[in-house]
Amino acid sequence: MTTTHAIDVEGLTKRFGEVTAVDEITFAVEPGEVFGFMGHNGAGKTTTLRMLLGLTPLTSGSARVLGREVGRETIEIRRTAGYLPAHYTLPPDMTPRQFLHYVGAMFGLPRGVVAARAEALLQRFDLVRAADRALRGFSTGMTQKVGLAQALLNEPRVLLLDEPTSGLDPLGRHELLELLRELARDKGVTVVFSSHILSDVEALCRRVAVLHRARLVAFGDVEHLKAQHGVRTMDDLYLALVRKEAA
Ligand SMILES: Nc1ncnc2c1ncn2[C@@H]1O[C@H](COP(=O)(O)OP(=O)(O)OP(=O)(O)O)[C@@H](O)[C@H]1O
Repeated sequence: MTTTHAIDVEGLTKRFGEVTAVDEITFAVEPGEVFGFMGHNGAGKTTTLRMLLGLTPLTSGSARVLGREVGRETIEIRRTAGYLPAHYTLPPDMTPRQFLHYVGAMFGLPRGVVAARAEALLQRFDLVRAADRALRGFSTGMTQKVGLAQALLNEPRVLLLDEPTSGLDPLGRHELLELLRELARDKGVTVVFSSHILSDVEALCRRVAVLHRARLVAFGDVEHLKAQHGVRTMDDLYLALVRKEAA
């Protein structure tokens, strides 16, 4: 297995008892790309992202994140990765500013560094006015923004985002997509972005992986996949892939 890819997944499988959540999937993500990870509900996207971070042990197969072996080098991977879970419960009594300081301390970052990064992120996500309000009662979109800020606090080289645009209003969504584009282009951050929202994937990603019922049904360049399946839009590509599997 080569280590020049930012993420390298080979034959990755996860079973929960009788349920096969991820079934021998193989794909790679290049450094500095924004990669789309698509699939229906229950396709296995969250489980895959959680395995990459060592949050769920893998059943078989292997994976590397920036050359570090998943399952064996979890601490090193977490240090260089940012993660936004799909479902996020923030500590209700903390404020966004306190929460970011708490996350920074968990990463072992010096206080001054955390303070500077936290302020920049609060500004970036338009959270300055809410920075000292308790997180209890934050709207879905605001919670999502705090989640994104914590995912960026350690200046990750790899960013794994599980449904990051869900819950954001159109402006928030536009700004997030712009931010991800910028992080990849200007800072070389590798972004894996799971979504059901095909237009977001199409706007941002040149390459995708499509999961369907735990299996990888497509992987590669979107334009190439469209040509291969004789379709012109992302919607049609997705439907063609999923219907082919169902047939
Ligand atoms: N801890 C668990 N125990 C048992 N089954 C699980 C567990 N976690 C996930 N699964 C099952 O694994 C399959 C894949 O789930 P996963 O959450 O990875 O899908 P997903 O593509 O992220 O879906 P969604 O878009 O709905 O979040 C589902 O059938 C799910 O019910």
